[in-house]
Amino acid sequence: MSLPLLTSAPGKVIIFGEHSAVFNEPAVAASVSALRTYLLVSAAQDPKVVELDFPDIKFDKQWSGEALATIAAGVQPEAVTDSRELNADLSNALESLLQPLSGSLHYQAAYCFLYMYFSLCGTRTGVKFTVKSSLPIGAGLGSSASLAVCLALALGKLGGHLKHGTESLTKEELAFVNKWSFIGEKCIHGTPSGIDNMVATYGSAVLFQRLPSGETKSEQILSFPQIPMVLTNTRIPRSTKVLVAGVKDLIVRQPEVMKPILESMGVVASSGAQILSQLTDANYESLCELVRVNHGLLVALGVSHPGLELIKSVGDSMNIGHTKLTGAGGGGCALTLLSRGARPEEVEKFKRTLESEHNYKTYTTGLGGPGCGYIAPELVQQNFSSIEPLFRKDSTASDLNKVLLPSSGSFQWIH
Ligand SMILES: Nc1ncnc2c1ncn2[C@@H]1O[C@H](COP(=O)(O)OP(=O)(O)O)[C@@H](O)[C@H]1O
Ligand SMILES: C[C@@](O)(CCOP(=O)(O)O)CC(=O)O
Ligand SMILES: [Mg+2]
Repeated sequence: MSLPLLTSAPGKVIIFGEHSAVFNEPAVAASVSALRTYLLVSAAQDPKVVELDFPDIKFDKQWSGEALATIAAGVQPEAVTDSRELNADLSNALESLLQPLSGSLHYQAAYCFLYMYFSLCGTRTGVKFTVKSSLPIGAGLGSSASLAVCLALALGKLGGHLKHGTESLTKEELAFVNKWSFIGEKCIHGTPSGIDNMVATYGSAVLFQRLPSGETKSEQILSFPQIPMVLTNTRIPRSTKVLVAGVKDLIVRQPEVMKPILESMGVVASSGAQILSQLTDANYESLCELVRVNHGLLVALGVSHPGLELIKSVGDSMNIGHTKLTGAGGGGCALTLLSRGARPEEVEKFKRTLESEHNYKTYTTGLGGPGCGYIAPELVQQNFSSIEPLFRKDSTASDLNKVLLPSSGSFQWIH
């Protein structure tokens, strides 16, 4: 596969069922149209290294071909065959490269990359991976899954597992990306449900459920409505891995109490999906009610945060809509489903209050956009001098969107 390669995948908003999704309950999520991750794979200056340049998390790292070959020599070939579980041999072997990064965001990103790189591309060198995202990182909008999907698509092509031409991605190719990005998510946070990588792969909106067998069941919500909502990022940092582990511990301590809560969250999600597929003025209130209930159940799981409760409190006291945290919680983002009667000036006041008094950031983005995709390699090659600067640390989300956003940017994306 010749270089350069450019891939992209969207973030997501979980409308109902975060956390309970990990415990085999149904959940509903939609992709976010204007918040995406982009991966540029180009030739490294030094042909003997593999280089990562992840300016969003201030991470720039090179590994020599010898270091990679040493790892590969210690791993049985079956360690890198595809499976739904992480292979302990490969994970242990990678520890010598990862150990210096432990305790940082860099560790998770590097683990996700290295695991997939060894599995899909072996020890090929002379390649540089640069990632930029218009998504906030670690804020509940699925940046980890969109990174894993961008990598799975690019590495699948680089390693010869996916076609090299310019045709649309086939059903099998999308299934490959979904499967490997799930593995990438495992490296980042241990026990993902798979909903984030599924939405980042396929786009649109889904009702998703992981079954006890490990298989997944999903249904696209084809007529997903543009529900009026404000997404607010508290900018309070948190880690999905830590929050998911905390919920698991709580369930172990209080199984009898937590089981009905998780089941109730599942019922909220399936009822919510049903309403969303046939949303009318008459059932809008029920949707709002489910948003409120889902947030309350997430509070019971211990994953809210005073900073998230503040959004709910401002929204409730202005009577603007119904707020729930979205994603893993503990900080990060909340969604506010606007009441039918909310006037635009009141919505503006709500956003202004959160932004100017609390330094939060609000987003207006459509839901349900396209999933992963790539730009034809010749086009990337021809326009490399205008594309490459977008991947530098000083380029902004709006610079990225202007040129690269599917449908409104300068390039035709292949999905
Ligand atoms: N653009 C990016 N560049 C580098 N690493 C990223 C990027 N986006 C996500 N990551 C990785 O994903 C991790 C955040 O994932 P997570 O805690 O699941 O939060 P979320 O998925 O809600 O954004 C980061 O610590 C980092 O390792
Ligand atoms: C908490 C969870 O439901 C969603 C995590 O999403 P995020 O990483 O916070 O964007 C975990 C999962 O479903 O894998
Ligand atoms: Mg994540």
